Amino acid sequence: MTNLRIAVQKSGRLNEDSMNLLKDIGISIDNGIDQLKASARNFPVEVFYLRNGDIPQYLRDGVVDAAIIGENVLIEKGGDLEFVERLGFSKCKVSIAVPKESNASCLKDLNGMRIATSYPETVKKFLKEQNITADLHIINGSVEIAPNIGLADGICDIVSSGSTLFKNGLKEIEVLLKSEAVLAMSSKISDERRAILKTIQFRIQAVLKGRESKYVLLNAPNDKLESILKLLPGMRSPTVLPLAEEGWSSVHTVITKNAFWEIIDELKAKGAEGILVCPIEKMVL
Ligand SMILES: Nc1ncnc2c1ncn2[C@@H]1O[C@H](COP(=O)(O)OP(=O)(O)OP(=O)(O)O)[C@@H](O)[C@H]1O
Ligand SMILES: O=P(O)(O)OC[C@H]1O[C@H](OP(=O)(O)OP(=O)(O)O)[C@H](O)[C@@H]1O
Ligand SMILES: [Mg+2]
Repeated sequence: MTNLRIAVQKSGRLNEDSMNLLKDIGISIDNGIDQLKASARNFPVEVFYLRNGDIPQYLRDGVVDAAIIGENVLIEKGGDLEFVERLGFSKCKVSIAVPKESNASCLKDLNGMRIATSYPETVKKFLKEQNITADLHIINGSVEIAPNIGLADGICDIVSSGSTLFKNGLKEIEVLLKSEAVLAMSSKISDERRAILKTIQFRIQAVLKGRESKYVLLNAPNDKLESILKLLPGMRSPTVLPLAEEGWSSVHTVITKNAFWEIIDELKAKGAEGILVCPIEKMVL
């Protein structure tokens, strides 16, 4: 039987969320992380545990058919590769930063500077587009320390909370790109494996929709029902059921996580009571 060969990061920031996503879409992996390759018990999939940075080449060579990878790495090392789905985790930016006390505060100030980075292709492309000439120092880790040890005048690296920049006395002056984990696909994938990937993609979409939504139940006095319903979107429209107590209804609906907090005060003010907000595991529209 044909299996889809999917790469995930062996260890690091993407590993846990990637494995959880596979679990949430109903794929049970037989073996642990100690092995570099594992099969699923209940789905035609083989998981390859690889370095994030090596995955673009494996995709290009068609050694793996698909991968969960940081979009930033795909841009840096796989400009020619496609991704089929954003996955909503490992969100970060790739930014240029300089020491806090540096006079540089905008792009043109980077002219002639030494910039340390692990993302040379991304930086080169960006600087070329901006017509800026700088001297790149390629290093593989601890990039933020480079200005402090006199290796560079600025850096280009991943920024998430900004605490690494802060701890190293750096300020962000330009965001080159925003990134998150993505599901990428090899252009050499066979039709048969593409069909398996489509099933995975469908399941992922259902899980991601569920993660960003909440199931809301509330009780409403019938005379306030109309104004309460106006506040509530639903997959089609909210469900309204009579309560055992005369004059009251139970309203059920699905809304996005953030939208709930925006309308909660208004719901209460309009007379909604007993409001329950529940997680949704999967959602198929
Ligand atoms: N601080 C962060 N916050 C959010 N996402 C991040 C952060 N740092 C890295 N990432 C994302 O996670 C990916 C993996 O980062 P990680 O540091 O685990 O691996 P790596 O050292 O870049 O890769 P490799 O697997 O090749 O060793 C990055 O490419 C980026 O997309
Ligand atoms: O803005 P922050 O929330 O501080 O995150 C940014 C830091 O996170 C990553 O490093 P990581 O911890 O993955 O270490 P690494 O350099 O060993 O990959 C990245 O390379 C930055 O240094
Ligand atoms: Mg890292």
